[in-house]
This record gives sequence, structure tokens and C-alpha cells, in this order.
Amino acid sequence: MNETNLTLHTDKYQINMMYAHWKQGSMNEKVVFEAYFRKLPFGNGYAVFAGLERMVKYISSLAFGDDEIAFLRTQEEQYEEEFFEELRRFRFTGNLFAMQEGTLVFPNEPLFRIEARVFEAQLIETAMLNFMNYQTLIATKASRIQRVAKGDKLLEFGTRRAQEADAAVWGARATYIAGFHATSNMRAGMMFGIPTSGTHAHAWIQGHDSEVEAFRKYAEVMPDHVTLLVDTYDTLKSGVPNAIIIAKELEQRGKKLKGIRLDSGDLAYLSKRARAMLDEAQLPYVKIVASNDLDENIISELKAQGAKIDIWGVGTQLITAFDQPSLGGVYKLVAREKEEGYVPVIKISGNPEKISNPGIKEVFRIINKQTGMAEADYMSLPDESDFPNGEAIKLVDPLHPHMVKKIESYEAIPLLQPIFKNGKLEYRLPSLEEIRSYHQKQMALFWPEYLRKLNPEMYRINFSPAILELRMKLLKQYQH
Ligand SMILES: Nc1ncnc2c1ncn2[C@@H]1O[C@H](COP(=O)(O)OP(=O)(O)OP(=O)(O)O)[C@@H](O)[C@H]1O
Ligand SMILES: O=P(O)(O)OC[C@H]1O[C@H](OP(=O)(O)OP(=O)(O)O)[C@H](O)[C@@H]1O
Ligand SMILES: O=C(O)c1cccnc1
Repeated sequence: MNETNLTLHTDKYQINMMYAHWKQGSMNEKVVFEAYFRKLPFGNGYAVFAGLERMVKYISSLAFGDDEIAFLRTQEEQYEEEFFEELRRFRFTGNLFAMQEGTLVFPNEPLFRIEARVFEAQLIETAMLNFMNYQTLIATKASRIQRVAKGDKLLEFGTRRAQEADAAVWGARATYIAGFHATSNMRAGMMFGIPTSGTHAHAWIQGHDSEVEAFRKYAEVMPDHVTLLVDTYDTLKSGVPNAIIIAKELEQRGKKLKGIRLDSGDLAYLSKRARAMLDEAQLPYVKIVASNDLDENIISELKAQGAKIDIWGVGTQLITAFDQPSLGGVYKLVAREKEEGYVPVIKISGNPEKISNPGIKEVFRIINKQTGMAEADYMSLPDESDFPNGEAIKLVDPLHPHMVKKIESYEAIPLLQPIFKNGKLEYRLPSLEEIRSYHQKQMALFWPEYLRKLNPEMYRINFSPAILELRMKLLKQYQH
């Protein structure tokens, strides 16, 4: 079995629908789906879009091979042989528009849009959401941590606790986009060019007769990259004093101890005491690394307590998005092709939040020319007169229509980029470094009020009057 073929990384109901479309002769009808999430994770004021690179690779390599067909044959006796022949011819021939990775994104705006034959659009829903939901979630969690670290070095340590191997490596990549500096996962380093970083474990100390001997042996062979884990027995009575002995021995060899790592206990107290001991020993250059179930709240709290920590190693809480394990992004049909062209469709729900926004939507980031800062995101239908063209625009809050904001002088930046056109890749995938620096520029467009960790201001997401009217019209149409 070819484990790298992701074509069957989909829900069975997609294949069932493909089969039914094929049988009913509707498989080539064109449809438009948009993917979005409804609620920001972690109570954050923004999310960080990630997942596009994986989507592009996935779409480019979609193919039902012998193994896939053989498996499908065993799963459903009603599937006919000619259907499998159709699947063998399957290629993605549609359009994909998507946000660039690293873009700050908000609820209810499309993060990507698929325009394709229903046969194709249906198959890819599951995998596309899988990539978007996980990677965007982890990039957002990492961004929260990056905000509180205020420039300190951040190491991603999560692999051992990640939800399996793909999550570890793609998660590591997402954290790097959002501002982490390195990962401990060597495969993620190899796959994506993320800088790698590593200290050593308690096992190294436990495998020797004494802590100081363990430190010495390690320093002997890694003299340029020694960070010593000092909490195996007693951080202040044994670990730090032994690390100081080794630092002095390294100085004799013209080398410098890079750091010590604290991995348990009161990290504020221990880091302050350790810093004082290192400084007293004339070792101000030795950095203090901390780890142990850290997240943005503990890091922020430790900083408030005056902890003397230079480098943060963050694992479990980050890679599993511990406090909110899913983004909840959805993929909804917004239009389908009929003789007269694309017609908008709606999904109605008793829960008003779940009523979909019909029609193909363009998303613009409205940048105030006076301040250079983002004012709102604005969605409009492609052919409508309220298209933000640089003339004064009124932003009407959809839930509170009395809340109107007028912007005179702005630039409207389209956020959805063409990625595939008629099945052909039109987009140059940026390097990871380019994505990371684009993300930093994105962050700089937003006032800090939107970026704070706790109770951030809600950034405006506005629909054009034409979209709101269309929604009302379709709602009425389906009311009985
Ligand atoms: N000064 C501090 N203020 C707030 N939280 C802290 C502080 N110091 C450590 N923590 C956090 O408290 C949590 C539990 O720490 P605790 O002291 O119980 O760990 P430990 O039992 O010493 O470590 P381990 O279980 O790994 O041996 C961890 O998430 C840690 O990051
Ligand atoms: O705490 P995290 O944020 O997940 O960071 C990674 C943890 O992994 C290692 O611990 P290890 O697997 O040896 O387990 P333990 O320290 O919890 O005993 C390391 O010492 C960190 O404590
Ligand atoms: O390099 C480290 O210190 C490290 C790596 C992974 C997990 N815990 C610690």
C-alpha cells in the first residue's frame, strides 16, 4: 500500500455522493464551496492561517491508483466497475483561491474557495478542512505564546505528545510561521528547513554515577553547544553548582557554556536564584532555558513574577492546542452553476450562527491610509457596486446595524489569491522564511487592542449590503 497517497483521506459519504452524482449524470456540474470558521479559538482576537502548502501538495497529487480502487471495491458492493474507471481518470481541474499562509484571519470570512466540478469539490472537503483546521489552530496557539514571550527565544518541544506524526511535523511548521524560533523535531527540520534545537534529557544524568560526571562527559563531546539540565536531583544545591563547575572547565578550554535548563519546580524562584548564582560566578552569558508544561498563561505569569528565563521550551500545551483541540472550520456550498451562471445557495439552521452566507465572496482588508493600520475586513460579491474601490465606504455591523463606520481614505487589499486555475498551479509557494516574515508584517497591521491575549477588541468583519440583502432574500424564499 502506498501510504503517502492521500486520495482516500476523505469521508465515505464524499465517495457515496460522488457515486450518486456519477450515476445521476450530475458529476460535472460546477459548484463553489467556501471554508471558514465561526468562532475564534482560545478567546483570541485573531487566527493565523496555515495549511496552504499541504493543500497544494495534496491537490497536485490526487489520483486513484490500483490500491485505492481495489480497496473501494471491497467497501461497497453497489459501486459499479465503470465508476472505478471514472475515478482512475480523476484529476483536479478546478480553481482554488486561498489566503496566504501567515495571514491574520477572522470568523465567517472564507479562508479558501473551491470552484470545481461537484465530483472534485466533494472529494477534497475532508482533507482540506483537516489541514486548515489543525494547522491554523496550532499557528494561532503559537502566536499567543509568541506575543507574551516578547522577543524571547521559543523552542517547539511537542512531538512526543502530539496527536501522531503528521501533527508533530506540520504543527512544528505552523509554530515556526507564527514566530517560534526552532523545533526539536529533526524530521520537521529536514522537511521544512526549520532551525532545530536540543538540550539533553534526565536519562543522560541518570545513566551516570554522578551529575557532575554526566555534565562533564556531555561537555567534553559537545563543547560548543552545551545546555545542561539541572533539575534531576536538586536544582539549587546540586544542578546549578555542578553546571558552574563545568562552565569554568569549559572556559579553561576557551569555550562557553550556552545554558542551563530548568524543568520542574517553581520556575520563577529557581530561575532568579540560578541567575544570581551564575552571575556571582561571573557567568552572565549562560542562558536559562525553562520547560515543563508551559503555555501562554504560565509564561505571562512567570514574566510578571520577574522570572529570569531567556528561552522557553513549549511542548504539550502547544502541539495539542490543549485548551481548545479543534478550530471547527466548515466547508459550505455557496453557489452552483445553472444555465444563467452561478446562482447563490444558502444553508438554513435553527441556530442563527449556522446560517450560511450565500454567494461567491471576495475578501478585502481595509487599510486606513492615514494610519497604515487595518480597519476591518470587507466582503462583497464580485460584480456588485459596493466593491471597495477606494471611494468612501460605510462599514455596517451586521448584528448591530446602527453601528456604522465610514472610511474615507483606504486601500482595499484582496486576501484570496488564485492558487489553482483550471487545475493548473498558478501560485509560487513562498519559502517558509518568506511566510514567517509576511506573518510578522501582518501582525504589524493590527492595533495591539486586537492582539491582546485576554478579552481582545473584536476586529470588524463586514459584509457588503448586497450580501446581506441576498441572505435575506434567500431566507425568505425558504420560509414556509
Ligand atoms: N512560578 C510559577 N508560577 C506559575 N506557574 C508555575 C510556576 N513555576 C512553575 N509553574 C508551572 O506549574 C506547573 C506545575 O509545576 P510543578 O511544580 O507541579 O511541576 P513539578 O511537579 O515540579 O514538575 P514535574 O511534575 O515535571 O516533576 C507547570 O505547568 C509549571 O510550568
Ligand atoms: O512539558 P512540555 O511543554 O510538554 O515540554 C516537553 C517536555 O518533554 C520533556 O519531558 P519528558 O517527556 O521527559 O516528561 P516529564 O518532564 O513530564 O517527566 C521535557 O523535559 C519537557 O518537560
Ligand atoms: O531539547 C530538549 O530539551 C527537549 C526536547 C524535546 C522535549 N523536551 C526537551
